[in-house]
Order: sequence, then structure tokens, then C-alpha cells
Amino acid sequence: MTYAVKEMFLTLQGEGVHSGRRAVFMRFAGCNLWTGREEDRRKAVCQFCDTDFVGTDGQGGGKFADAQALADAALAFWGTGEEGRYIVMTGGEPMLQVDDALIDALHAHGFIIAIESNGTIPAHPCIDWVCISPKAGSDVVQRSGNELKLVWPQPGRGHSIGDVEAMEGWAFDNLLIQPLDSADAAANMQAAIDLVMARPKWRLSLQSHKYLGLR
Ligand SMILES: C[S@@+](CC[C@H](N)C(=O)[O-])C[C@H]1O[C@@H](n2cnc3c(N)ncnc32)[C@H](O)[C@@H]1O
Ligand SMILES: Nc1nc2[nH]cc(C(=O)O)c2c(=O)[nH]1
Ligand code: SF4
Ligand SMILES: [Mg+2]
Repeated sequence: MTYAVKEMFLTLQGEGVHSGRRAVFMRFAGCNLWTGREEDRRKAVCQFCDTDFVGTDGQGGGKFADAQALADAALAFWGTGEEGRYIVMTGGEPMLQVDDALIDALHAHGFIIAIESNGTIPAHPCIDWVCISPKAGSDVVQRSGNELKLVWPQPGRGHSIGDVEAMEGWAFDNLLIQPLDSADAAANMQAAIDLVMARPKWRLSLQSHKYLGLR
């Protein structure tokens, strides 16, 4: 199978439990909750996306003919050294493209594999770190994993406190609230802090790369 990748880069994981960790980011093109075109944003299920995932024209992006070629490219971004190889598959929605062959090829290169997914498609069972970020108005089928990272508050109909309470019953090891990055960032940050103060099962996840000037 061929893979459409928007961009690939080496950085620090900015979000979640593994924030601060050296990681190769593999950003797949395309998403099932938004076309990625600005003119479609207001009618999309997911309307607050901070990412350009359209096409394969980013740095390190392209169409890869097979899993081996893509895994080899990821390893080149990691560089030398066998220790601590860590890759984050994101997008777009990575589970539209991730398959057995890619997981096997990345594992064969010694990568620990993490995923950032919206949870509407079951996560591949051999992924080592599953982060799910639910979107209001979508059907989250992947209700277990290592971290649930809820963007808060979500614009439009959003999630209710009842939804937050229901998510506390899902099978995640870590529950994280991530402030919505938008024009109202300061108010969103306060809303996120308020939620965590009221519900101590949750912890705050900051998009630290945006404060650090990293990708
Ligand atoms: C761009 S998404 C790609 C992966 C997948 N489609 C998903 O939504 O989880 C990566 C992460 O960024 C988060 N995110 C996207 N836009 C955001 C925003 N405006 N503010 C805060 N987090 C955002 C998503 O919820 C997700 O956790
Ligand atoms: N540094 C950095 N950390 C991230 N964690 C999740 C990201 C994503 O877009 O999925 C992301 C990203 O785009 N950059
Ligand atoms: S589901 Fe993820 S990639 Fe898709 S539009 Fe929403 S935040 Fe962006
Ligand atoms: Mg991002």
C-alpha cells in the first residue's frame, strides 16, 4: 500500500504525558472529520483544527510506495543512535492509513510507536502508546488506551460536563484536558484550569511546543 504523508520532522513531543520527549513526527495527509479546506471548516464535524494536513507537500512529506520506504525515511529523521527511538503518528487522522506492514517496519527499526487519533477508527492493537482526542459530534469507538486528551472547551455544540463524566468511565490510564488554541486562548486556558480544579481525575496538557517555538 502507498502512504500519503504531509510532513515529517524531528522535535519534542509537545503534548500529553510524554511531553518533552524527543520524537519523530509522521503527519499523515487527510482526515475523516474535516476536508482541511478553510471553506469547509464551519460545516465540518471538527471545526477547531490547528493543523494543515492537506496534500503531501510539507518538509519530509510525500507519497511513499511501501511501508519499508516510509519507515526508512522516519529512521533518517531520527538520525544516529539506537536508544529511545520514538515516533508519533499523527495527521490528519493516522488510522485512515496505518496498517500492519507499517507497524512492523517501524518496530523492526526499533521505534516505540505512539499515535494521536480522534478515536473514530479502532487504533491498531500493536501501537505502543495510544492517545485519543474525542471530537464533539463524532462517534468515538476507541474508548481505551494510554491517554485521553480532551480539547476544552470545544466550539459549537461542544462537550457537556455529562460527557466529561462519561469519559471518566472509559478505559484510559491518563485523563488530560488540553486548552483550545483559538482567538479566545486566555479564556479557554481558564476554562481548562477550572475543569481540572473541579475534577481531579484530569490533568492539564499544554501544547508546550507552541510556547517553546518548536514545530
Ligand atoms: C491535529 S490532531 C491530529 C490527530 C487526530 N486527528 C486527532 O484529532 O487526535 C493532533 C492533536 O491536536 C489537537 N488539536 C487540534 N487542534 C487544536 C486546537 N485548536 N487547540 C488545542 N488542541 C488542538 C487534537 O485534538 C489532537 O489531540
Ligand atoms: N511538538 C509537537 N507535539 C505535538 N503533539 C501532538 C502534535 C500533533 O499535531 O499531533 C504535535 C505537534 O504538531 N508538534
Ligand atoms: S480530527 Fe484531528 S486532524 Fe481531523 S480536523 Fe480534527 S484535530 Fe484536525
Ligand atoms: Mg499539532
